[in-house]
Amino acid sequence: MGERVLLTGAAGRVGRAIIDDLADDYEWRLLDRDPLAGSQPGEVVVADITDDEAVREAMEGIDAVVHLAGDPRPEAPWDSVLANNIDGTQTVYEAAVETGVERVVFASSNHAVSAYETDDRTPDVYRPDDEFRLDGDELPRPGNLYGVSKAAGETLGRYYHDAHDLSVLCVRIGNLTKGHPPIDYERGQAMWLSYRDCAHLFDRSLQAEYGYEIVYGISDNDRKYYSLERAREVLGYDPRDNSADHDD
Ligand SMILES: NC(=O)C1=CN([C@@H]2O[C@H](COP(=O)(O)OP(=O)(O)OC[C@H]3O[C@@H](n4cnc5c(N)ncnc54)[C@H](O)[C@@H]3O)[C@@H](O)[C@H]2O)C=CC1
Ligand SMILES: O=C1O[C@H](COP(=O)(O)O)[C@@H](O)[C@H](O)[C@H]1O
Repeated sequence: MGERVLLTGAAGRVGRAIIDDLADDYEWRLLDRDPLAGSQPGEVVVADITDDEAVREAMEGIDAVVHLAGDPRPEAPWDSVLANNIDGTQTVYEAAVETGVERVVFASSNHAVSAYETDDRTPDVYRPDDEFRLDGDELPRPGNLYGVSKAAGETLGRYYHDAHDLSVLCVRIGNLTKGHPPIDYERGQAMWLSYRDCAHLFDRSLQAEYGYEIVYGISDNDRKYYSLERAREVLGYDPRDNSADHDD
């Protein structure tokens, strides 16, 4: 049994991808505002991440946090992303510092930079022979208010790292889809993240040493326009899947 990890948003899709592969590798505490059905590989906490006291309590004795909880909808309205994604994420970082947690892995999103997909770049940018790449050093360029909330979560992480020495990794997750890449959707195929690559990426994010980092979370797709260099270099991420292997 390894480190003690608090996983927020554990009842969701990304949470399941992580837990299903890494159940035995960490001592899990699973937090969600919705009850988790069935037997779970760890203690379950039903709480809202905007509840400071509940979040602080959930972090007692924890070494690392994987923070997934939030509104994942690209079309989510401002009041929801403000409460769940921005306020909730600040609550998580603050509680981490107060309780002595060493690292937070934050689920950011492709939508923090989706406005780089300008009319003159698309659809070519989604195709294998296009050389345009985002590498994580570029400024955020959100395509919607949800993306703004993810850019805010990254910036909050920068602050908590600089001010409190918290290790923070922001993973700009692409498109997590089980079994195969999205069908008839070039953007989704360019940023596909398979379930096993997702689990491996979050495993590496809990093992590697870093201060503050932004990496892209996608499989090794031929179509990619996100660089995987930083994830490989800093985390030792070694993805096994490629959406091109599912082409007809
Ligand atoms: N699934 C994907 O392809 C991508 C996901 N992400 C991010 O990854 C994270 C997880 O996404 P999914 O698993 O797909 O979403 P999901 O909707 O399946 O899971 C999110 C979970 O968070 C919980 N939650 C939401 N607000 C909460 C709050 N205030 N307090 C406590 N729990 C709360 C929900 O009950 C849900 O179980 C999200 O932050 C999302 O923005 C980012 C990019 C792509
Ligand atoms: O951040 C997210 O991104 C993925 C991919 O975005 P899409 O607009 O191409 O579907 C999305 O599926 C996921 O729900 C969201 O949280």
